[in-house]
Amino acid sequence: MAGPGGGYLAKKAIGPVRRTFTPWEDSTATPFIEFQNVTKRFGDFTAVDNLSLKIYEREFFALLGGSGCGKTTMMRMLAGFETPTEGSILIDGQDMHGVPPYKRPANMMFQSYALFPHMSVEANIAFGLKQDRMSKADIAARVTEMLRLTKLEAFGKRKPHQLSGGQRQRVALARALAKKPKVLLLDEPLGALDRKLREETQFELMNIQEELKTTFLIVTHDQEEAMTVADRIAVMDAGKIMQCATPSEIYETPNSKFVADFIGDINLIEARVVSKSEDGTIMDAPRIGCRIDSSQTTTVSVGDTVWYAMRPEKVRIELGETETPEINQVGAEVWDIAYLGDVSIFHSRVGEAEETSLRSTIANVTRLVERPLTWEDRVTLSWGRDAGVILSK
Ligand SMILES: Nc1ncnc2c1ncn2[C@@H]1O[C@H](COP(=O)(O)OP(=O)(O)OP(=O)(O)O)[C@@H](O)[C@H]1O
Repeated sequence: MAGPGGGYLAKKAIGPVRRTFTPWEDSTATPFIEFQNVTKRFGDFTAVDNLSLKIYEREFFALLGGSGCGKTTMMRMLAGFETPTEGSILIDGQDMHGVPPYKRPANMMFQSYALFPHMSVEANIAFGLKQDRMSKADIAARVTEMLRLTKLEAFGKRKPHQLSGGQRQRVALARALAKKPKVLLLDEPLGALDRKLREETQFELMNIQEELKTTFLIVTHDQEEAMTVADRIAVMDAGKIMQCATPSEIYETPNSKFVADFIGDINLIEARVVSKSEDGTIMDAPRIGCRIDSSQTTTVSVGDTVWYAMRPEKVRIELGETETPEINQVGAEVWDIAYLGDVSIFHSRVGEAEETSLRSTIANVTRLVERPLTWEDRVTLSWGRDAGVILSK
C-alpha cells in the first residue's frame, strides 16, 4: 500500500498550479451543497444516519467507505433519485425538496455501459443538449469543446464498441459534462478500469475539474483514489461520517481507530497512559514491551487505555538489537518482508508474543542487489516523539 497516495502529492506537482483552496476553513464562506441532519431509512434499516455535511463550490469532494456504508445513497439523494426520510439538502442555497432530478444543477456520470451503442461519440455527447433544444451551431461548438476537454477529438465519429474501456469512460464523462452542470456526481467512475488506466484517468479528471471549476463529488471505496483526486474526503461508516478532512489530515491525524485502520497501513499499539504534561504524553505498551513518549497532548487521563497509531514509514528499522532499549525503541526479529518495488515492508516480531509485530517501510531508493536486512535478523525499531497519534476511540 503506497503512502498517502503518491498521487495527491503529484497532484500539486503535475497538475495546473493549484491555488490555496480551503473554503471549509473560512467561517464566512457559503457552502454550495449542504446536507442538514439528513436521515434515510429503507423500512427499518437506516442507511444514512442524521448526517450533516457542507461542500463548497469548486471542491473535489470524495465520499469514501466500505460496502453498504451509505455513500451511494447520499449521492442518489443529492441527484434526486431518492428522497431523505428526514432533514434537508440544499444546493446553491435552494432546498431540493420536491425538485426532480432533471431540474437540479447536478448531473450524474454513469458507467460507460450506459452509452447509446448505436450512436457515435459525438451523438452521445450531443444527446442531452438536443433534448434541451439547444441550437445546432451551439451543440456543435459544445461537442467540439467536450471532445477537446476529454482528449477524444480523433474519435468523434466512432461508435462506443470501437473504443477502449478508458476512451468509453471519457465519452461518459464528456456526456455528463456537456450540459455544464454546477455539480458533477461520479459513482465509482473508474471501477471498471485497470490500475494503470485508472491512475491516468484520475489525473485527467483532476485536470478537467481544474479547468471547468465545477464542483465534483465522487463516491469510491478505493482510498488511494480518494486520496489522489480529492480536496477533502468524508470517511463513512454505517451511515455516519467518521471524519471529514483533507487527504493529508486524514492520513497523518486520523481521529479514530476506525479511520486510522481504514486509510493506508498502520501500526495500532494498545497502550496505557502513564503520565502527561504540557510537553506530551508517556504511555506503557505491555504487548510490545516498551514505553512510548509522544509529543502529543491529549484530553485522555492517566490510567486510560488508548491506541497509539503509527504509520510504517515512521518506524525506523536498524540491524542489530539494542541491549538497553530506550524509550520509543524496541528489539525485534524480522519475520516477513514484502518487496513492493518502490518500498519494502518489514514485519518484525516484537518480544515473545508471536502475534505481536510492527511494520516498517523502507523506500528502495537504490537498486540494491543485496538487501541489508533479511529474515530472522535481530533488529531495533525506533521512532520519534511525533511519529504517531494517540487515539481514544
Ligand atoms: N432501495 C433500497 N431498499 C432497501 N435497502 C437499500 C436500498 N438502497 C440501499 N439500501 C441499503 O442501504 C445501505 C447503504 O447502501 P448504499 O448503496 O448507499 O451503500 P454504498 O456505501 O454505496 O455501498 P457499495 O459500495 O456496496 O455500493 C445498504 O445496506 C443497502 O443494502
